[in-house]
Amino acid sequence: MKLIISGGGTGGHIFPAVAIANEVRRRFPDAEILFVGANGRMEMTRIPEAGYEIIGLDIAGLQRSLTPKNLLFPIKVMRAVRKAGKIIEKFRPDAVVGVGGYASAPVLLAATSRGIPALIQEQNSYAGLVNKLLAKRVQRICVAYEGMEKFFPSNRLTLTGNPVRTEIASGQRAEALAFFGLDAARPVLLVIGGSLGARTLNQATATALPRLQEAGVQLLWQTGKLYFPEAGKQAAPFAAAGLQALEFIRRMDLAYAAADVVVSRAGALSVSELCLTGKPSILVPSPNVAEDHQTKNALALSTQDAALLVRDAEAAATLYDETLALLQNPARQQQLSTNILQLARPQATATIVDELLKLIPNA
Ligand SMILES: CC(=O)N[C@H]1[C@@H](OP(=O)(O)OP(=O)(O)OC[C@H]2O[C@@H](n3ccc(=O)[nH]c3=O)[C@H](O)[C@@H]2O)O[C@H](CO)[C@@H](O)[C@@H]1O
Repeated sequence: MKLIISGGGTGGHIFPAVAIANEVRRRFPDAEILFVGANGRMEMTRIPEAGYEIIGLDIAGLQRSLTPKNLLFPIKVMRAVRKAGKIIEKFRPDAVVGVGGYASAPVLLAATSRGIPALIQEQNSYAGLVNKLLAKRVQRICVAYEGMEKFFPSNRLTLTGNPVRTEIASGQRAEALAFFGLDAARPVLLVIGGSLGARTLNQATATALPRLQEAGVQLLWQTGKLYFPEAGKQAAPFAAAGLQALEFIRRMDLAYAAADVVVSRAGALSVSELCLTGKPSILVPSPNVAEDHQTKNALALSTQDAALLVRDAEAAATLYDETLALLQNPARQQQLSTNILQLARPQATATIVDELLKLIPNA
């Protein structure tokens, strides 16, 4: 069994791809799995860390402003499709999976034009550009939200939920506290700004450090690469009190296991992981994403009383009042935890791989 998985750009595309690969490998230990990503993007380091080989294409998105770089765009796409074609002819996959992001377009184009079956996994409640453009060429589109018929041909859709890495929900609290050097007697707050970090969350968190220290709260503050130099300095005086800034968390399983309460952006995978781990959560959707889809992700939970929602514009004023109130209210934490667990889709990865195998007659 030979599989190519393509796409990336952010963690929200990369980690579902890893979850699918892990499930294929669990079922077919001899499966050969090759990733194709975009040079310079996060997948080029995260995929090898997850134990898989990746080849990079020179491809980037169109710039939104008028720039000479855009003139080269069609040439770059054509080159990338040609390189993807060569990769496919050499590797000869039985099927191709696209998880969205720049690199998935040339790979899906090259694969489908050679008659190789293809599946798209769409993480969000709106369709990404690449997925929308290529939907008619692929056999199956696995989605995480209802109502995706408005973007995709309904006869090819399967509602599966998002694939989450299996280890995410299996972290043990004692190991987690030891791993991060935290004290079991005091509450732990986890702040995650999505795979790239979030300016609003970082600013609000930096301002709240003295309040958190005073309340005896310990903090795992994932800042993102861009913001870490500043955030690291801001957090340093609070290290002895158990408040720590982290650029990127490799052991998200342990970060979730350590946390009593989570403050997070509402990226699709973060939301799916919070559902699976049952964490009492406060979601602060990014306002800078297409179609405001993070707000839709967050509303799907907050309207069920499965998470609290704080708007980005209000975060500076209210986020840490809400967070400290929740940290001090175990009954409310329990209620949110019970409700969010109801929304988990633990079978998502298995269902996606079932769908994929239907495309490969002799698998
Ligand atoms: C700004 C932006 O474009 N965000 C999009 C991006 O989000 P983003 O890349 O932030 O993705 P998500 O919130 O969906 O998922 C983040 C993933 O990264 C992992 N993680 C995160 C931080 C860390 O330190 N370590 C770590 O491993 C999480 O466990 C999770 O698996 O893709 C999502 C899925 O298409 C979209 O819904 C988001 O709107």
